[in-house]
Amino acid sequence: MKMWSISSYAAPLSGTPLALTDNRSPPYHVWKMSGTSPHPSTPSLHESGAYDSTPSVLRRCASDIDLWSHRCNNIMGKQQLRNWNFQLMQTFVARQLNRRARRLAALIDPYLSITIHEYDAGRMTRSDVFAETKAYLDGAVGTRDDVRHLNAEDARGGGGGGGAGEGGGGGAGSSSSKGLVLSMADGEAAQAKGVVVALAAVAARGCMADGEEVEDHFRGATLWWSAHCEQDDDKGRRGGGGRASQRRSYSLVFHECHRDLVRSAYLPHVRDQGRAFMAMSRQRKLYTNIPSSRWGDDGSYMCSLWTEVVFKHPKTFETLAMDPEKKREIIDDLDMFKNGKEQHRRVGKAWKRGYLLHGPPGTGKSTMVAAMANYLGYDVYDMELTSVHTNTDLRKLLIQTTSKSIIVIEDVDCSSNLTGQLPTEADRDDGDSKVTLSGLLNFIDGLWSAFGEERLIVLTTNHVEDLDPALIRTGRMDKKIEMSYCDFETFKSMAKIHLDVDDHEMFAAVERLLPEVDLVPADVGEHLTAKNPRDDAGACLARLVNALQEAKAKKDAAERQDEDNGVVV
Ligand SMILES: Nc1ncnc2c1ncn2[C@@H]1O[C@H](COP(=O)(O)OP(=O)(O)OP(=O)(O)O)[C@@H](O)[C@H]1O
Repeated sequence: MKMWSISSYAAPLSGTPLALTDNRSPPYHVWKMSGTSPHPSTPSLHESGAYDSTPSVLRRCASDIDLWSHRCNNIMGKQQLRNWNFQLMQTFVARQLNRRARRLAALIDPYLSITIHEYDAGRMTRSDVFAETKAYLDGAVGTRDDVRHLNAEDARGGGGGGGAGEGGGGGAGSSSSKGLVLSMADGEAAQAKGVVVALAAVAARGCMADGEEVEDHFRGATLWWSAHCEQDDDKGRRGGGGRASQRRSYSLVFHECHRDLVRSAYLPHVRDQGRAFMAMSRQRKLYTNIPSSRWGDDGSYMCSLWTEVVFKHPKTFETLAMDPEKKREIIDDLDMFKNGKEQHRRVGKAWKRGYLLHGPPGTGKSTMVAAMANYLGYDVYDMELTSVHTNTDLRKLLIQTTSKSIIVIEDVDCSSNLTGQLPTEADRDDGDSKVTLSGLLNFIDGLWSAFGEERLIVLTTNHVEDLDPALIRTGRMDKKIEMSYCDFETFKSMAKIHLDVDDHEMFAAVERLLPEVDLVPADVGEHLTAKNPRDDAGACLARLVNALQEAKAKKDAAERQDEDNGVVV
């Protein structure tokens, strides 16, 4: 069997380049030869005996080639051939012999193998190809019934950032069986993992374990994957600081006749699918600008200006009550943005968009941000502007945000000195935030704001009239959404969400009273929430109508009072 390892190879679609490199000796130049395996001791299928049909005949064949080449040399040497024609002939004979030997080898052992190592030779970082392959095998192959030995790991929030299952680190890992991720286990360990298999029933998804082999089928070709793991003696290599370190790899075995298919279609397919699985299983993060540090998965120590937790807000556009037409418009806008990479590139615009959400407290501005993040599948960076001291700090924070994210600055009107004036000497000394309007404007659409892509910047405010027009002009804030008091359309969607009713005899009273008072969706939602098990839709609606009548009575009394005081409204 011929074996290659993957380190870099130009995948047609995107991603890290990868190459197929021959781990062994010269006769088997198929794609590109470049040195030896970074981990020569990594077990291969061949070594484990799984496909051990090659050896003695091939070895004999190889030594025959050497012998014949040697003889040619000797014959030519003895006759003292100095003419270059003879050298050409020598090369020709050797090539012919090699070719025949290759054909013979292919007849005897027509299988090729590719090994994908977790860490590329000499690199400290985890290979993207390995992560994508793992995600592919975990997601597409590992869930199948023919995988009998699985590894159980804490789900750890699905591996935000970089990797399915285990990237990202830091997450709020749970040891409950429901939070388990099962993966294809490694060699010896697989024997002891019977108990793990039983957990398959509670796991959301499964992955291959070390030594486990699975068959995959692609465009009529059958391919075999196996997982391997061995302890790494060189613990310090990746700055592990004494942490146990393992060297993992996947082997892919296939018939030689599928070589082109594997190279040009199957491997890109594995990477694409892997990336898709990673995106699906990735748990999103909510960041706040408090500095933090942690150990990364690759053993390195990382400092960040942000602290993260798993983002688990349940609000979606389905449960966000607002005028359906307005909601549709916002969703369409988000769709246009998400699919607008090409459009932004064409017009030479950074792939980002500004949203301004304004309206009284309790009208759902924060809730809208959560719904947007859930809809787009983005991380959320919740920026507390008052704890940012300078414009430079603001820029540093921006640089540490990732793509596919929403950067939110809530209550931007109270966040900082955004009047546009330069800070005074007194300002410089009082230790408060010195972020200026110009600093914030640069943050939103300066040169550095084009860093990263696919990013929304959302500002929320209760007092849009207090904001500097420069901050909210089109181009900075591309879409301005007014979140207002509850109108009848919004009420109807809240009644559907809370009570599951489309119509009710009390709707007429609500329709009559709602325009008369200023009730925010937060209050309406509170009245429509059952307070005890006996509360049905009628009881909740009656409570709301009472609240509306009380609010109307108060408003009327206040107006009468104003009239008595001679206040002109
Ligand atoms: N349109 C809405 N649909 C569903 N729930 C809503 C809506 N608006 C508000 N709520 C509910 O009201 C509560 C307060 O909403 P939220 O915090 O989003 O308001 P806000 O406008 O951001 O307020 P503030 O300006 O005080 O931050 C939340 O629990 C939310 O679920």
